[in-house]
Amino acid sequence: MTTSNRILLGVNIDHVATLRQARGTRYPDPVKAALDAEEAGADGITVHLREDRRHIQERDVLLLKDVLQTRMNFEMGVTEEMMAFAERIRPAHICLVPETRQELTTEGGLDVAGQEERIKAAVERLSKIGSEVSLFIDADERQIAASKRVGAPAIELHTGRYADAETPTEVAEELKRVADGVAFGLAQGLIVNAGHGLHYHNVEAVAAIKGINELNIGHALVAHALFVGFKSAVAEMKALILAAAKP
Ligand SMILES: CC(=O)C(O)[C@H](O)COP(=O)(O)O
Ligand SMILES: NCC(=O)COP(=O)(O)O
Repeated sequence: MTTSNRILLGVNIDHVATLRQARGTRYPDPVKAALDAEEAGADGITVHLREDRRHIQERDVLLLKDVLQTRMNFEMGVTEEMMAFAERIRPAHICLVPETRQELTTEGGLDVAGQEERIKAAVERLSKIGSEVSLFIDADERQIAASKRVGAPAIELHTGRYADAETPTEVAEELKRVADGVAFGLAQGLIVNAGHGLHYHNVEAVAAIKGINELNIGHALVAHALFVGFKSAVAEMKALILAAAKP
């Protein structure tokens, strides 16, 4: 069970690629962002190769596989195309996420409880290539227990509802939901990560929850990097997280 106060920062570079794809240019290059992020203290690099290829492309993942000094967390939908690609690149970590073409971003967690056989088969297949498989789920005991049953060693709790909460009461409720999910996940013996929608003004309360292994953060980092540069954006976030996680 993970109870240490050491918390890792996974830097999601998807939205560097979003800017590149907006104009079909070669820049900005998410690979450069990943290397800068590592220099600034990122513990890992997260990329989501979406079925519609709206941001990250195969080329990015293949290059990253060769140049990363840390480790790749490869986010993917549960499709045959992605399973085969993951088997080719063998990332250190794989996070299975729900995906639709119409969504603006990943709107909710994977429904593991509603498709246990399918997710179990995917976890088994991807574990065989040596990847640590996590499931991106809502902080809901039913989904967490199902994640344990299908054999995933890790989960990533979707913090989007917390990030979108508007009133102080809603924020407190959503934060408690995440904290309860972390405690339940740890009690099940799972590695518990969290992420989505976290930014410089809401991250500390989540980082202060004991037992979270890693926070994955992307959009806010890329946005802040426009003004301060990518290395500074990552270093500022890392400092905030580490300060908040102190006992
Ligand atoms: C699963 C997840 O949370 C992400 O992949 C992340 O939010 C960035 O990608 P999108 O904005 O395309 O969802
Ligand atoms: N899995 C969440 C992630 O990688 C980053 O999400 P966001 O910070 O871009 O919303």
